[in-house]
Amino acid sequence: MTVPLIVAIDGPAGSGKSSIARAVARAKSFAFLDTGAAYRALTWFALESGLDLTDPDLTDASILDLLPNWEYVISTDPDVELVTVGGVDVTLAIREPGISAHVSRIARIPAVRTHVNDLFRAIMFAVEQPGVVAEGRDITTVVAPDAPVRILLTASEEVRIARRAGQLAPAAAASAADLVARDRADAQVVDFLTAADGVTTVDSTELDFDETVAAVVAVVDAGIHS
Ligand SMILES: Nc1ncnc2c1ncn2[C@@H]1O[C@H](COP(=O)(O)OP(=O)(O)O)[C@@H](O)[C@H]1O
Ligand SMILES: Nc1ccn([C@@H]2O[C@H](COP(=O)(O)OP(=O)(O)O)[C@@H](O)[C@H]2O)c(=O)n1
Repeated sequence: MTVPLIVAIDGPAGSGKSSIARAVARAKSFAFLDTGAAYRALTWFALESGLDLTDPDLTDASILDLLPNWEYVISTDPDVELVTVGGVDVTLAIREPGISAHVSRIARIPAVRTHVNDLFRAIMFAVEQPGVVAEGRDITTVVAPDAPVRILLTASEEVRIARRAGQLAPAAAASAADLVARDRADAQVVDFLTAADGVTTVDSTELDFDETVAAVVAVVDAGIHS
C-alpha cells in the first residue's frame, strides 16, 4: 500500500475550504476529505437521538455515549458529495443552520476530537488516489501536521459572510452572519486564524473562485516538487 500525499487545508467558516479543496482534488485527481462534515453529522445524530444541545446541564459524557452507535460514512470522491449516518443520507441535512448553530458544542469536546481525528487518518490512508486533500480547522496542526503541503485559506469576514449568504436559501441568508459567532467559539478550541510554522496562507478576498483554485494548486505543486 502506498501512502497518499496529504494536502492539508484549514481556515475559518466561509473561506472556501470545502469548495476550493474539492476543486483542487479534482484538478490533481486526488481524493477529498471534508472533516467538518463529521462534526456536523455527529451533531445531527445527537439531535436525532433526542439530546438538547442548548441545555447547559448536558454532560459531555452523554454526547460521548453516542459514539459507539454513530455509523459515519463519507465519500472521498470529489465528484460525489455523500454523507450517511446509519445508512441515512444526511448530505443536505447537515448543512442546515440548525446544525451549524450547535456544532461547536460537539466540536469542543476533546474526546470527540480524538475519536474523529483517528477516523480522519484512517480514511485518508485508505484512499486509492495518489493524494488526498483534507480540509477543516486543525488539519495543518493536529490531524496531519507532517503533511508536505499545508495551507491556511482565508478571506475577509465581510467576503466570507457574503459568500455564505449566497449559498443559503433566501429565508436563511440572514443566518450567514452566524458564522462569526461560530468562528469565535471554534477558535477557543483550535487556532485556525493564524498560520502555524510552515503553513502557507492563501487569502482569497480579492480572488475569484478559479483564481483561488489556481493559487492553491500552485502551492500544492511547489510542495510536491520541493
Ligand atoms: N474565491 C472565491 N470567490 C468567490 N466565491 C468563492 C470563492 N471561494 C469560495 N467561494 C464560494 O463561497 C461559498 C463558501 O465556500 P465553502 O467552500 O462552503 O467555504 P467553507 O467550506 O470554508 O465554509 C461557496 O459558495 C463557494 O463557492
Ligand atoms: N477540523 C475541523 C473541522 C470542523 N470543525 C467543527 O465543525 C464545524 C463545521 O465545520 P465546516 O467546515 O463544515 O464549517 P464551514 O466552515 O463549512 O461553515 C466547525 O464550526 C467546527 O466546530 C472542527 O472543529 N474541526
